[in-house]
Amino acid sequence: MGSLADVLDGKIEVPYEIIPHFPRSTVQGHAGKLVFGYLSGVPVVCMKGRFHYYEGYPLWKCAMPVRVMKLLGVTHLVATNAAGGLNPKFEVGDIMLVKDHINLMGFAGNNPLQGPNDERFGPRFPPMNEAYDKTLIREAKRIAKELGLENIVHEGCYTCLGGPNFETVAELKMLSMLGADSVGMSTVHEVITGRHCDLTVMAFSLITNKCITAYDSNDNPNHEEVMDVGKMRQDVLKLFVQSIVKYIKQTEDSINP
Ligand SMILES: O=P(O)(O)O[C@@H]1C[C@H](O)[C@@H](CO)O1
Ligand SMILES: Nc1nc2[nH]cnc2c(=O)[nH]1
Repeated sequence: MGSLADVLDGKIEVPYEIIPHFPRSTVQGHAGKLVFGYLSGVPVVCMKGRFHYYEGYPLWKCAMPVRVMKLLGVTHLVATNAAGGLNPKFEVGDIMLVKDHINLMGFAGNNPLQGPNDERFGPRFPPMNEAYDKTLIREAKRIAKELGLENIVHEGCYTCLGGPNFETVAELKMLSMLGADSVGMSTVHEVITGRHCDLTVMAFSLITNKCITAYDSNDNPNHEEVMDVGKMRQDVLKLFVQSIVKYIKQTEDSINP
């Protein structure tokens, strides 16, 4: 067992504390390390623990590791998250490939690209209508089928709220009307930052709980359940990401032999 970062070959772990100006992880279950190594022979860097707005960091700082990755030579970003399943067809433990997002915090003018634009990373006004790479979504669906995961892998729209509280029933009803299929507290600002600096991006949600949209429910979402489902699905997620990374490497090699 162990997370994806734990099974890299030739692993080098760098605690966030020793990286100058890097934020610190404050969330239970987020170790706070950048882990370098090889996944099926492909050089990768994994974040063991990410930064959230609710920890008190501004969005640009939450997403700063993406720029660090860009400067390290990373070309593809695979962002994963734990999320509540708003689409009633989703079950706990399912995977949702993100085909689009709703940047709710952006509606209120809060964006990781706010402030002076650093043209060395990307343009002032980046498009976001093709944020999630269509080829990677298509291939991820093919891979899911090959791995026998087609019944648990879906496609949908993710939305990020600031957190840390889970949503009210009325909020969830509203998000559902807006077209969101999963709800979380991360990823959107990382994806915006990644697309701004021209990374190829894919993302998926692990559905860790069903969103509660009925007032007569006695269930409560909680972080322990989120972490438990994450652990339960660890091996499947590892296999899935490993296969996607292998596919990316094969296509890159065929373009630049
Ligand atoms: O870091 P992610 O977005 O995967 O984690 C979600 C959002 C909160 O950090 C946590 C709530 O349990 O899960
Ligand atoms: N906002 C939000 N984040 C989550 N992370 C895991 N589950 C949930 C959820 O239901 N809502």
